[in-house]
Amino acid sequence: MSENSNATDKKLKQAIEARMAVESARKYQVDTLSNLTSKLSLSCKGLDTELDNRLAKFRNSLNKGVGFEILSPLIDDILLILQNQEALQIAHQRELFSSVQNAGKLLQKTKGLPDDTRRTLRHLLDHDINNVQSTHDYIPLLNQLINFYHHALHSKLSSSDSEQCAVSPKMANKLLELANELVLEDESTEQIKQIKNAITESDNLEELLQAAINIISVVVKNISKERQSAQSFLVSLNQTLEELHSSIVSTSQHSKSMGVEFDSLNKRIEGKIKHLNEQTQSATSISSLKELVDNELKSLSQDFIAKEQLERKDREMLITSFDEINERIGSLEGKLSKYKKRLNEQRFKSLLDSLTKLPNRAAFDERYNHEMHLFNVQASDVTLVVIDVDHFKSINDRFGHTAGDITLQVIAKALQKSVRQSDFIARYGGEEFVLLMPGLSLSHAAQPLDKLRKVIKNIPFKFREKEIEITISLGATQFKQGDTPLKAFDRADDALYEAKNTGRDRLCISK
Ligand SMILES: Nc1nc2c(ncn2[C@@H]2O[C@H](COP(=O)(O)OP(=O)(O)OP(=O)(O)O)[C@@H](O)[C@H]2O)c(=O)[nH]1
Repeated sequence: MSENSNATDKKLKQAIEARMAVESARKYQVDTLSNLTSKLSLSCKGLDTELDNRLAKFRNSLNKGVGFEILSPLIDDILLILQNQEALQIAHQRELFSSVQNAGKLLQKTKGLPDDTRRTLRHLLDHDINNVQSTHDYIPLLNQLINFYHHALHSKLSSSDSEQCAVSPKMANKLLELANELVLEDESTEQIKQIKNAITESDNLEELLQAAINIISVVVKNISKERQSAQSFLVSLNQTLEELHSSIVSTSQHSKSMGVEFDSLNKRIEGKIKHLNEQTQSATSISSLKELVDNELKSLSQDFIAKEQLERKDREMLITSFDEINERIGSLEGKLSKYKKRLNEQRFKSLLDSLTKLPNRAAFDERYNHEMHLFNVQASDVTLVVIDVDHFKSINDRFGHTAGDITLQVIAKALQKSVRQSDFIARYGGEEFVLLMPGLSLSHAAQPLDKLRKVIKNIPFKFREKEIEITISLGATQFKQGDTPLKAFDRADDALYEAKNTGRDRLCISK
């Protein structure tokens, strides 16, 4: 009996110890969870007063170790408030997105922002802002934006004293770009060259304004000359058309009157044959028949001779009229093809950059859109490269605008010579060039592009007896599914920006 009781005691003791171990493990887990929940609830503090109150109550209850039946309604309340909070957060995030975007766009329009800042800002608005996942992610963006505002404010403040000097270079560049785009007749080229020199040397607004007026007057003169020449072409075209018209009218009148004459002659011949027929029926003797036939045949043969003469005359007249009409049509065609040639020449000139003789931006845009269209119809490898001469401003500043112009011409020639026949290189504006490489993937383009960079670097430039090394930076990308012309160009431009920012004289790639 006592043996049995000992065994039961032992079992009971073991059961109590096991139960205590389970309870202490459970207590430890509940404490850890309570601790975590308290910490988490504290991290939400300040979002919403109602939520704060509920969470405080929840923390208290947890600390007191109350049962789940008391915690459960509290948890439901908290979950409901948190759900509302989530919707509120999403709305806030949306508002934040549009206000950051608006602030950035406004800043982009600000004058006097340094180029680097403008590029970073564009990157922020085009890329960084789209990668934001939560409100917290906005904090570094907002910091950056505030920095940009500082820059803008600083350049505005520092320029307010010398407003004229700060505005002029920007306007001068714009005016210079416009002057570069002008494609005019030979005699105006010299005038434009002089105006361009004046723009480079000008250091005040008044001179720039004068240069702008001069450009306008050259353009107006060219337009009125063009209009006069078009008018005189139309007048002479009209004259030739009138002559042609009157030739055709007189030919048709002549044919009509000839037709009447032929009709009457034919009728006469017909009548005579009919008469001869009747007479032969009623002839009484061979001799009288012979005499009758002789007479009628004589008269008929005169009519046939007359008909033949009439036909010859008609033929000659027609040949003369046709010759005349042909001549007039020939002259019309001559005038038209001359005008067409002139228009073609003008179109060719308008797509050519007058300084470097490379295709200009308009020509590039046309080709670029075409290549993008082909790519969208049937995808193939097309590499796009934006090339920019490094520190080009310093060439102008140190050696003058003419030296700058010659540099651009030499670089353009070297670029043209170094690319494949199937590539398309154009001057995009200023010291920027663009290159399209159809049929070449980015990975295959990298090596020839780097070779191109070295070709320019190795050109032995010499100004005022000084040897100068000029380098270029390149940004390249490849057309991708879903690209628009702007998207692909932005990618290449971003790569160029990277090349500029990481030391220049290099090729950067944006995949
Ligand atoms: N000679 C000459 N200069 C030009 C022509 N078009 C633009 N420019 C000049 O090119 C210069 C471009 O300067 P920036 O945009 O500051 O660039 P950069 O000096 O090349 O510097 P990075 O691009 O940053 O390496 C400006 O000074 C323009 O006046 C042109 O047809 N002829």
